[in-house]
Amino acid sequence: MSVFTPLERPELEAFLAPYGLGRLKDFQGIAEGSENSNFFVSLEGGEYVLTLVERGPVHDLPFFIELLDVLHDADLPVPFALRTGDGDALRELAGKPALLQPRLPGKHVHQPNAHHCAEVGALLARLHLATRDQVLERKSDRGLDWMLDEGPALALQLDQTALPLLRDALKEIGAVKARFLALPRANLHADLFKDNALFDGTHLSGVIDFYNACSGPMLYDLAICLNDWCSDADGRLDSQLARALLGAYAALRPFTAAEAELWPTALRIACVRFWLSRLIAANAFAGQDVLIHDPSVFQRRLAQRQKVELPLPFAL
Ligand SMILES: Nc1ncnc2c1ncn2[C@@H]1O[C@H](COP(=O)(O)OP(=O)(O)O)[C@@H](O)[C@H]1O
Ligand SMILES: N[C@@H](CCOP(=O)(O)O)C(=O)O
Repeated sequence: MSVFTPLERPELEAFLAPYGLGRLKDFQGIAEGSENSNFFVSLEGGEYVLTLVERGPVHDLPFFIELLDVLHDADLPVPFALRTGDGDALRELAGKPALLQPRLPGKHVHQPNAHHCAEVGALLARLHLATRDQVLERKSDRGLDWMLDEGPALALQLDQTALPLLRDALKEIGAVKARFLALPRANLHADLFKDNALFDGTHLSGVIDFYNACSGPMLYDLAICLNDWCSDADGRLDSQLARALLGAYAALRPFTAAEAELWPTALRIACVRFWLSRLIAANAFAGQDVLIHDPSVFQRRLAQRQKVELPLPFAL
């Protein structure tokens, strides 16, 4: 299970007191998640999630806090950092940066249908619309430069089928980088997978885990999202799910001609990003009691994205 820092009741009670949310009733480590330690915290004043930030760009925590405030103000169903009576959002517990956020209702959906995908597409468009006029700048630490830096060495551990697939994709990224980064920009969730969305029935009730959020091309965020929500076990795109997601997104934010042209490339880049990060995690956490996602899932998806028969709904 992925709780890296266990907590004792007295230290948690002392941490929670300045929020003024009443007595601690119960708390429990959350097994899902792979980056941070998360706890469900039940207080007299309501239900919350406590996150101890274990790794990643700690100096960027003020960015995440500000972005979630913007999205919360735009009425998106996202968590946001609660403030203590003194106005502190970012605090420390057990030697780790710590945030207390409202617990959002709902459950993860493992087998999405077209309705779920449409909800996710619309939410992503709203996220982009809420930020594109005043983008909060943050370069992704897993962006195109990172792929070009890390990819060649990781390719060396691959077999003869996987190696050319990754090598060709890296070549494409190098060639297209400037055009891709010039696409219309906003803030991106950059990790809107099924395990980062909560549904109350068929209603999308929460989007969580913004620790990959950054600024960048909106199309890339869409590709990341669609690759996870609309792929079958062989990595093929399910056209019914994909059309639902794209249609709902495009109804709120129509695509540009440049986006329509780079769509197949965006889908491939989004595969490379998670293939590489999963290979790195599999190497780093091998044999440990940490949730490791299978890298080969993205090898299969990339193989299936060599030819993309799903154009963006783009009106000339
Ligand atoms: N604000 C929240 N409301 C409800 N559940 C949450 C919230 N934040 C996290 N969770 C639960 O905790 C799990 C792990 O959170 P996540 O942010 O994905 O962790 P990690 O950063 O370690 O990947 C999620 O799958 C979800 O079930
Ligand atoms: N959703 C991702 C995990 C998050 O990416 P990371 O680069 O922050 O580890 C996946 O399923 O691989």
